[in-house]
Amino acid sequence: MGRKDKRWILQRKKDLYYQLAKKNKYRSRAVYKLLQLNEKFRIIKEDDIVVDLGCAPGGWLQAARSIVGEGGFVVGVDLQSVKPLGYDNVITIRGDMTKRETLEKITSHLPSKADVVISDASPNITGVWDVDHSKSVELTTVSLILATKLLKKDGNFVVKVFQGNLFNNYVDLVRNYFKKVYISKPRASRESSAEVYVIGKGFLGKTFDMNIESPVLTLVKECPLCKDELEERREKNRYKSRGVKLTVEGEKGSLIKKIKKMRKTVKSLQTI
Ligand SMILES: C[S@@+](CC[C@H](N)C(=O)[O-])C[C@H]1O[C@@H](n2cnc3c(N)ncnc32)[C@H](O)[C@@H]1O
Repeated sequence: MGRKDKRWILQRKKDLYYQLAKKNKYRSRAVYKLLQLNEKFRIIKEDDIVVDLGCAPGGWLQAARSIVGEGGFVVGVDLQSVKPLGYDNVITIRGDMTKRETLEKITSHLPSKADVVISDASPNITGVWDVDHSKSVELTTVSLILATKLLKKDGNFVVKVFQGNLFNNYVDLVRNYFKKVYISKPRASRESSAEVYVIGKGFLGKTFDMNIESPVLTLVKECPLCKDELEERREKNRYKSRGVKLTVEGEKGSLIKKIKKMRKTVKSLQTI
């Protein structure tokens, strides 16, 4: 073990929230960040349906479950598998949140649209500031896109963002979709960390617009979920310009597949 690693372990042992998390059998010290944010902004309430994006090892799942209680429901998703929490109303999905199939899995488990979407997701930190910042903004933008698809009207959103030159652009983007937007750094977040939390309260129910001019959206255009989204929009516009009316049957079915099928049918009708 190197000197740097030893110093990190010593610092962690002295850390108040690390000690508290250990004592209270929480899976991460990050639990206290969510609890403090919730105390201040009332993001999650009893009986709420919550989606946690980037949930491993499960600290925020524990905090969310403690707030929603038996009457609520919590769905977590992460690239890594999560040890079961032992509650019937907490389920986890192993998957990449930047992929459409993960969104479909989440919606298939939800009893209805979510009251709250929370995301503490972080990319693998490289130590190169610019790279880490843009990767983080990419993930937080995907979280926002997912929130607009998963939330019911008036729902709430909280997301971790690493500060940097795109931070204000990101906050501006969030403002398009929520009545009120706050920025907060809870006491449990280390002073030395560039992370802050953006809180969106009162989802306006608007569909996410991939065509808004924003440097943040340029970053995510290559992510699989956004590529699908853009393809779907292009297909819809193509049909609109031909006067074909499409009926969207919720997010569950793959709209792209349906459109492709319709396209084939239209082609075959044209050849008759
Ligand atoms: C800081 S941890 C979350 C800690 C969690 N809030 C807790 O209290 O236990 C960040 C997580 O984001 C996850 N993550 C990063 N990129 C992801 C992606 N594309 N899809 C799903 N999860 C992702 C990582 O695997 C990691 O487990």
